[in-house]
Amino acid sequence: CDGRAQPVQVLIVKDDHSFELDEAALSRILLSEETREREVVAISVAGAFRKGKSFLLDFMLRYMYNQDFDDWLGDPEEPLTGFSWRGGSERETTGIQIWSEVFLVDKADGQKVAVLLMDTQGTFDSQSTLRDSATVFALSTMISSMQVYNISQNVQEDDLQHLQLFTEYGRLAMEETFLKPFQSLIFLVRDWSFPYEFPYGHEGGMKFLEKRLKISENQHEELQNVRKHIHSCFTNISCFLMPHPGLKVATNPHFDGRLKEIDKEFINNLKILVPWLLSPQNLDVKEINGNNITCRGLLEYFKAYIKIYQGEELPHPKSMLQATAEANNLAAVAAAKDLYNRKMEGICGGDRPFLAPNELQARHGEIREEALQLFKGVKKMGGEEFSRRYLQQLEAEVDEVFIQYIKHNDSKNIFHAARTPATLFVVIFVMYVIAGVTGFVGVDIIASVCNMILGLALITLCTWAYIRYSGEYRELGAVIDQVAGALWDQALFKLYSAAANHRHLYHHAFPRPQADTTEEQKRKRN
Ligand SMILES: Nc1nc2c(ncn2[C@@H]2O[C@H](COP(=O)(O)OP(=O)(O)OP(=O)(O)O)[C@@H](O)[C@H]2O)c(=O)[nH]1
Ligand SMILES: [Mg+2]
Repeated sequence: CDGRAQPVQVLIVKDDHSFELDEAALSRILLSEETREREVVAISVAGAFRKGKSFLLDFMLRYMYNQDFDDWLGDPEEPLTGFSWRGGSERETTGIQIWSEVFLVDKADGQKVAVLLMDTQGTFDSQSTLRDSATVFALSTMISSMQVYNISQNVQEDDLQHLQLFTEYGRLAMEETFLKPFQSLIFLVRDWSFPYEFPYGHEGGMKFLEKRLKISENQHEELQNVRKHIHSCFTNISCFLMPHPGLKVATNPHFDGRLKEIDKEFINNLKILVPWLLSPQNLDVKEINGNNITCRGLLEYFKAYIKIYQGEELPHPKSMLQATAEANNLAAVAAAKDLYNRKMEGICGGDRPFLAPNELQARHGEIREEALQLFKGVKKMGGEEFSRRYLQQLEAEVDEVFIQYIKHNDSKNIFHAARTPATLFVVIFVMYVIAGVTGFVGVDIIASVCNMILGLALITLCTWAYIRYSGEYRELGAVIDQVAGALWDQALFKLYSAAANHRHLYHHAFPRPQADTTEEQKRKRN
């Protein structure tokens, strides 16, 4: 390798699980004089952590540096360097790293393209949330033109499901297009141990993958959907079956990557795999919306995409259990709310007559309890603790709906409806009388004021009637109702307190004939 070239951390995943793009570092790579206007080929390796991604990328680097030589793999004694790789069970690579040197390669048509190698943080390590893993995977898929999906031993259904989840998370952040959003996907199966069924290499791989990704009529919908999704996301899908590199590579802590200690079979297939991926005729230039992208363009896209993942508008991807538990609980909330609404509708719905408020309250209590019981009775994943939040949500929603029912019920009360016109009539009447009396006595100024108020009240009454009849200017109607209501409450309150203060006068004027009638009158008044 060139002594100065090295992996450069461009995407940083911080301890608080936020993401940061090192724009300066990325610009230094992408905006150099000889690369910035070149069309770019971006190759990324992604997949679960600790599966030899960085190790493989270092062989890709050797090929890029020694393309012109037949034995590009180099000296059998030379340790493997480049992207940092190591043995052990803890993760190594974090975020996204790009090789600082961009390789210029002549395509067959004489065009020089810029080749970028990208190493990514392995998914599902124990320090990352699902969102971290999904974001790194999605970003690397969006930025690259060739995504090597590095998986171990076999193509399992969960590998496909995770690919579906991550690519969907990527597609969510991109503009909707009629084209497939991503380009080449290469399933790279490491430690393939069934060469007698499907031989190592890309031909065996293609046959194997064809079988795995086949969609057939009698397949369950769930299996079909995953496969359809993957087909709909990538223009090219291929597969390579790679043998196990030998126990020294896998288990020896002092292994430093020298070829001498790697199984012959692995090396032979490496000699096929790497040129198959990287020889000039196989390089795919990065396209977005059907346009070829230059290094400069790629930088802009990178910046735009990372902003979306830094923002809050994307939903958080959830684990299977969490998503299922949420769906279960939400369905139970919906069923319970439905029961409550149906029963309340039967008691005080649109076509039911006015119901006494305390009766309504009592029925609400019963039906609410019934709905809560229904919720508690439904089997849900996620446990009691998880479900409590949804129970609270249900209670809050039911209580909110109940307030609507109270209002609806009140509006059916004939006196409620008549309150505004009654108040206005009273005002008109009182003003009329006062105007008459004061006019007669000769206090003209008060008479004119009263007449004016009378006129205003009359106009208000007509306006109110029109609004009620036509349904227009409802805000104005609401204001009139409010003022009239306040007046009504005030007047009633005054009348009531006046009556209470002057009870003795009342008794004086109408002496009680019998004890129990007075009792009754008293009750009525209260
Ligand atoms: N079984 C097996 N082990 C491999 C293979 N390739 C590399 N290894 C070993 O796997 C270990 C991890 O290699 P890395 O390249 O650091 O793995 P990685 O996928 O980049 O790991 P993270 O960066 O933590 O995600 C090393 O000990 C390698 O020697 C392979 O094809 N099969
Ligand atoms: Mg790595």
